[in-house]
Amino acid sequence: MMEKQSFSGLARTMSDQLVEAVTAAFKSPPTPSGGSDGGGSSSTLSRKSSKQVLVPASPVRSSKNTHIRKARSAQMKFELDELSSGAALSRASSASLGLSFSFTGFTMPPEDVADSKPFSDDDIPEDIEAGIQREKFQMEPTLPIYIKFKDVTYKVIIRGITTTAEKEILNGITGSVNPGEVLALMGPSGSGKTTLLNLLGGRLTHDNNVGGSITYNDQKYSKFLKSRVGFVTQDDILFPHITVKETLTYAARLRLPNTLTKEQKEKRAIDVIHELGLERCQDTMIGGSFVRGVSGGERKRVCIGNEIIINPSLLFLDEPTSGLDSTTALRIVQVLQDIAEAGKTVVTTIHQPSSRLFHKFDKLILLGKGSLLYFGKASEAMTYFSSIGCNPLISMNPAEFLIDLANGNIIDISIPSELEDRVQMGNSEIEIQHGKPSPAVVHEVHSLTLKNFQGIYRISLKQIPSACMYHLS
Ligand SMILES: Nc1ncnc2c1ncn2[C@@H]1O[C@H](COP(=O)(O)OP(=O)(O)OP(=O)(O)O)[C@@H](O)[C@H]1O
Repeated sequence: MMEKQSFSGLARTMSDQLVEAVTAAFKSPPTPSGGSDGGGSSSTLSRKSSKQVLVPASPVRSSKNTHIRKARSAQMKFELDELSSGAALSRASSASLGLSFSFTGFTMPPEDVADSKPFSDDDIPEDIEAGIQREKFQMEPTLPIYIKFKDVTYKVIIRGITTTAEKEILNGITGSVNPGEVLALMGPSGSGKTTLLNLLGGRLTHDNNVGGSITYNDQKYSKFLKSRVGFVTQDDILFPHITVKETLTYAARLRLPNTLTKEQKEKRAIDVIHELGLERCQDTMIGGSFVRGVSGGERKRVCIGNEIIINPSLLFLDEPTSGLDSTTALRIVQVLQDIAEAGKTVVTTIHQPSSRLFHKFDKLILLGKGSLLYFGKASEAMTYFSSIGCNPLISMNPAEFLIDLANGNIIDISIPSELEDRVQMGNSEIEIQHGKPSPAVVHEVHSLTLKNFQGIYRISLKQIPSACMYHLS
């Protein structure tokens, strides 16, 4: 078995074993597909570079709407120019504003943009809020960065009063993501999505418990790279009493370099408002527990705006759609796609996407208890699992199916026939609750059959279409 069970207190469960079996199946190397994915080739970028995120040149709408509650935030309008004169001070100020990153640069050296493809204007995305066509703008090109990660492991040391134990959080995660792509990290709660996102986003670089390699354009994480990373955390912190426009303007003034004028920074904030379709709520207060403000979807977009204002090459997001209805979630993911299509590399964790949303992702990593169950095109995940004998028995959202599988829950899921025989045999012998095997039955049957599980998957893997898989060069 692949999992190193170093955490002594962990009991092995049926789901552990199922995850192990699927992991083992995944790790057996199938024939590489023709085109290597991980090389950071510009092909992916060029595939999508024709579609751009928009910022119209038109001025922002006036804030005279009577229904809009304008923030009384005069007291907060401290002299930002003074603050932004020193990087350290700027960092402190941005922290106080709830911005999760230190000061970052905005422009890039000309040599960095040499590889960037010219943008064409054949597609005009819709206004997210109003569903109307918006004018196009040219997002400033940034250095395209591809990420490769190989055999990434992460463990924590849990110190008790008398004992110390190691807990493995991630176990041998391999994958890659290129500019122009959105990589979704999916899995059940506690499977390690946030941990992996933090690792890829360079937030645990000084932790000695990280193993494997993570490279950015084949280089290690560096200070230089830090300035090109945007990270949207799960728990956003925004000032409730200032408006959307003020929030983004402050972020622009604090985080953009002093080489830009105040007017340029303010223009950048307005560009981001258009980019994210926040025109209609730009003069609405953010709001909070005691003040009604923008909607959940708008709030998420403001958080994304706080990060894309620096025009990052890499954008990481932790559950940007949690708590949102499926339509709003879809809009957020559409925004991520637009950002990716402007040449950025986007990595996001996702909890339980709708099927429409699931198909929007370019690549998918499925985690189960810290192990890699699938890495490849999101659109081919179902084909892959079907090819190893795992299929939904009823019409099912693919994300739901994959998360059930990663959880070891095989209700309404067919598994390879060898295992099925055992399941049926088990059902006749052990109590069946409400026409479905009880958890005890599933556990028992899996305990019996998992001895063969790995072998079965190894056999099935020979039939996997090679296109399902990605391999690092
Ligand atoms: N520093 C730590 N100490 C102990 N356990 C940890 C630590 N960091 C993470 N874990 C554990 O590692 C597992 C993975 O955590 P992580 O937050 O990455 O999961 P997740 O997939 O993002 O979950 P969720 O979807 O619920 O946010 C969890 O069981 C968590 O309790």
